Amino acid sequence: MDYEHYFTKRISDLKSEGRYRVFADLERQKGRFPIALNYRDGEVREVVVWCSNDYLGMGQHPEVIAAAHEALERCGAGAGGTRNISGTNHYHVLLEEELAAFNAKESALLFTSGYVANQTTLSTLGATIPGCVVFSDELNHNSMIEGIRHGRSAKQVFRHNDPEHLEQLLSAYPKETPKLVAFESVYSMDGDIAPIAEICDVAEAHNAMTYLDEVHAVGMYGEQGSGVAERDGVRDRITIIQGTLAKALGVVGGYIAASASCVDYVRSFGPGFIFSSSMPPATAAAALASIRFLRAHPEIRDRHQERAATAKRLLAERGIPVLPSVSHIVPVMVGNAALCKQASDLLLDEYGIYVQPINYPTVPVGTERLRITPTPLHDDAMMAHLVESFSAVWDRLDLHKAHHPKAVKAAE
Ligand SMILES: Cc1ncc(COP(=O)(O)O)c(C=O)c1O
Repeated sequence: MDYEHYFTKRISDLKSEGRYRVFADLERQKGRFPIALNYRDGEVREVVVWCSNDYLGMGQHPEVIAAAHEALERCGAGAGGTRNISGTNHYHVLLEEELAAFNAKESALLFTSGYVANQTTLSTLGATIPGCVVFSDELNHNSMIEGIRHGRSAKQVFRHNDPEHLEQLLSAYPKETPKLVAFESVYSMDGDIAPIAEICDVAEAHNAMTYLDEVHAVGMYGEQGSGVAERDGVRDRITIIQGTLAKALGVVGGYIAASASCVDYVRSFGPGFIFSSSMPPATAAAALASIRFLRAHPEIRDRHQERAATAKRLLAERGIPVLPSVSHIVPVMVGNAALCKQASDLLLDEYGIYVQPINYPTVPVGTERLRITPTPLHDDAMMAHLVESFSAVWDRLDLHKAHHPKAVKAAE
């Protein structure tokens, strides 16, 4: 085989399908978010970032930066090993204690990313609980799908956010069959939220464990900010809560929180935990500071929700097809990969607005979109510029002609 030819051909296929990913080369500067520098074609200019998953700007929060600095000074750059072999730093222990309390669970376990947390936990449970059947929401994140696949247990996929369909699928198995229901709270591409209590009702009736990915909710929902399960008062009904340190907490890493025995089980049998070096102490210290700050400051969540609601309203008023998200995510439908990229390029090149196009396989073909993530740090002037720029780009590319039946109408 001519490997080079094969690689080049596959990439050129992607390009012709409009799915080749080009990312913006950014420099996030301390204290300036959501403004960042963008390096392009030998030039540097300022842009306003409207698609960051640093949803609350905590990655640049002074207390988070100070905590990282202090730990860096005390402990150096790396952790020095896997968690079991010399790589457990006191900051990891403190952070796991904090995460357990944050999620109102007995125990918590850190991973190097949210992806690894999902992949490792789900594959470990699927592979090691004899006869386990995993029930997975059809829109679950790739890290969950890969974890479930890797566990090689039996699997059933239920219709998105549909407890009745879940009930039908669960009913086909005897009560004594071990079962695990895996789903997310906030689905980050459409911005919809799972009916967690209803899913728990169904799961409990069938003696199934529940696994909830709160990656796009951590820091942003609930009185203390641990997620939608806290907001809905159902944390005690979820067997395992999974989350990330990389989005609203502004750092990097992932976790699960559950009973002491469940966490001990994953710690003892999960290859992605056992065989991978632990996160740097400064990372753990930064995440710890971020959680402590967010637990004590609910007002940042109110401001965040207000900014998201304002962006949705203002865009819809200008006829921009915003999907009916009930979360902080503002998805704007384009419905075509090439047009989506053109819109994104125009916004960046001519209006200084960075919103990355979202294409297949992240979303289905024909639902390509621009996913806007307002933060508490986007001020009114930035918001007005966003709306004007979207409006101008929609006119220039004649995007108003496209029909998006699910988009929110301004009058609604
Ligand atoms: C729903 C969901 N789960 C897990 C992950 C992985 O988290 P991390 O970015 O911490 O690896 C993502 C990442 O975007 C996600 O969207």
